[in-house]
Amino acid sequence: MKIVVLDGHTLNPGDLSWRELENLGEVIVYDRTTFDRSGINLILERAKDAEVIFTNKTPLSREVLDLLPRLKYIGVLATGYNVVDIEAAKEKGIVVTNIPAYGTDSVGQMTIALLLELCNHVGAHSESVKQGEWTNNVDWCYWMHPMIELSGKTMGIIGYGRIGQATGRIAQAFGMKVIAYNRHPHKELENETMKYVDLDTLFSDSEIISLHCPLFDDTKGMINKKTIAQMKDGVLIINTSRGPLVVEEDLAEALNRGKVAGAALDVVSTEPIKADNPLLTAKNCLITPHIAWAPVETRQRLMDFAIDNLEKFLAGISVNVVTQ
Ligand SMILES: NC(=O)c1ccc[n+]([C@@H]2O[C@H](COP(=O)([O-])OP(=O)(O)OC[C@H]3O[C@@H](n4cnc5c(N)ncnc54)[C@H](O)[C@@H]3O)[C@@H](O)[C@H]2O)c1
Repeated sequence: MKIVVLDGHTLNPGDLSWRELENLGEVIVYDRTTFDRSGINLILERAKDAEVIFTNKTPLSREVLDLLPRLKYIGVLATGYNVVDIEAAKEKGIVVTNIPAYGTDSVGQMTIALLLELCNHVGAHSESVKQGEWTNNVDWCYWMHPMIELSGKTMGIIGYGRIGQATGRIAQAFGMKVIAYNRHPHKELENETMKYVDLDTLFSDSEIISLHCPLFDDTKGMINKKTIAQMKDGVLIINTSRGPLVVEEDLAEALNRGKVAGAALDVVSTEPIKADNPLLTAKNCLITPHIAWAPVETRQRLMDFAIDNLEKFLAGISVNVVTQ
């Protein structure tokens, strides 16, 4: 059986192992060039005769699937599977699987890391010390950039699913009160320091707002001029979910006039970020390159789940199948 990994590079740039995948067949692993070029001819040349394909970002359109008659299984190396034409795969009897949850704790951890950086400025203070300043650097002294104590603060979490809850658990351990908005509240999760509220209350009562809901038509642009006006002065905003949840011009404007005291974003509307994105020059805005999911353990887990999914498929067991 020929198994082709079209673009495993993002998960495994070379530091990890595909473990027992080679026990399942002849394995060919390509790097990111299949995705970077994504020409149909290149995909077909690389996937020729494959019965199994793994893809992370390389698109598998109807046109491509039409030309791969031996293909039986596509393992998407991600949660979202819009890279595959699912209807075309269904018609051809090709089974497609995804990986629903692999980095819940990692993204929760990154959310808190971003929050701590906004509150304690560890990186900037360390840099200042290395440049010969102890506490006299006017740019990075603790009275010009006050540190913020989190204990006792209220964190509003929008989208209280897997990652929202993981973040909420850490926040409560830090002594914060959590208020959450979820489309369908699970009241059994409430306790003394975690309560569901409506969205207006979340906006008006939170000192920190963290976004963890998916990007849908009704969540796109939910952080905008109007909702920012509802928030407390000096609110902190964190987004590790999806960039388009935020109207970036409105957030940049609110940061520059101090209404929002700080923002930390692992995701932006267009990735990689465009040079004219107003958040690049906005005051007190941290931006990381969509890496919340990328700790070593998380990437290895993702690869292991991908292999598990294939093993189950070969054993006739349907797990994480999105073509049913
Ligand atoms: N930065 C990263 O590396 C990274 C990695 C993984 C996931 N993510 C993002 O994190 C998001 C959350 O992932 P998850 O695993 O927690 O998903 P999840 O499905 O477990 O949780 C999402 C929650 O949002 C709720 N929701 C849906 N629509 C809503 C709405 N309109 N308003 C409020 N809540 C709504 C759902 O009911 C659900 O409880 C994903 O959508 C993804 O965009 C980012």
